[in-house]
Amino acid sequence: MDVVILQADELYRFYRSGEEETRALRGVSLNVEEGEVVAISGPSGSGKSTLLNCVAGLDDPDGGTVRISGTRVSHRSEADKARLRARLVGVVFQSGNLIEHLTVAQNARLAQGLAARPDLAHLSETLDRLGIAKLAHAWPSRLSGGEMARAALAVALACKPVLLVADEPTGELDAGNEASVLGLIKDQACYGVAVVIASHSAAVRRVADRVVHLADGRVA
Ligand SMILES: Nc1ncnc2c1ncn2[C@@H]1O[C@H](COP(=O)(O)OP(=O)(O)OP(=O)(O)O)[C@@H](O)[C@H]1O
Repeated sequence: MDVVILQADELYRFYRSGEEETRALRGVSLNVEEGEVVAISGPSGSGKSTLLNCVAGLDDPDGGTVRISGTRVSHRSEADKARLRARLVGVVFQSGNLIEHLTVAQNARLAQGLAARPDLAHLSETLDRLGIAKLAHAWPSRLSGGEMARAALAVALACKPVLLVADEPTGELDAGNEASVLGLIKDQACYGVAVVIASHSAAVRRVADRVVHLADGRVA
């Protein structure tokens, strides 16, 4: 039986600034199953990042509900959301994933600490699997783009998330590094992780099991 990991129902998100209102999400629903890779595509401003922030529990929708593994993560206290996020979700952004004054391993251990899930064996296995074991004690500022993308993935996977959310994770990489990082992300799905990737890249759409196209805050 297929296990639904992410269940996002009828999400609405409006940004208000003075008299102006931007309707970034207008009734978006998205289910992602265990081991499934879903790409979110759509033009700039269509709501991709807003959707990802809501499903990762980084932002609350104005309407609708987000559940991860059956647990509601939307409309909770910040402390509750942070606790659930740390345990259930791994997040990768295009940049700014790592704390600059901590090494790669320290960043990952911090993530494990926040989730109260210290696991050094899992950490070294993850670094190994991502091909960056030798960079465990490197400072983020010394990493190349491809190494940084792998390090960000290592931190996102440090707490064995059931859901991996990636916003343009390969946006700054050349084609070779993009293919290799996407391969590593796709591997996570083989281990049962549900993966959601927002991207403009055709390479991301090619590795996805399913593509959800957004236009004007709606599924097109
Ligand atoms: N914090 C914010 N305050 C006000 N408006 C916002 C905010 N974040 C996003 N928006 C607006 O919401 C809409 C959707 O933005 P979003 O970043 O989700 O789109 P996107 O599809 O990810 O775009 P891109 O591909 O350029 O990253 C846009 O009109 C954007 O200007």
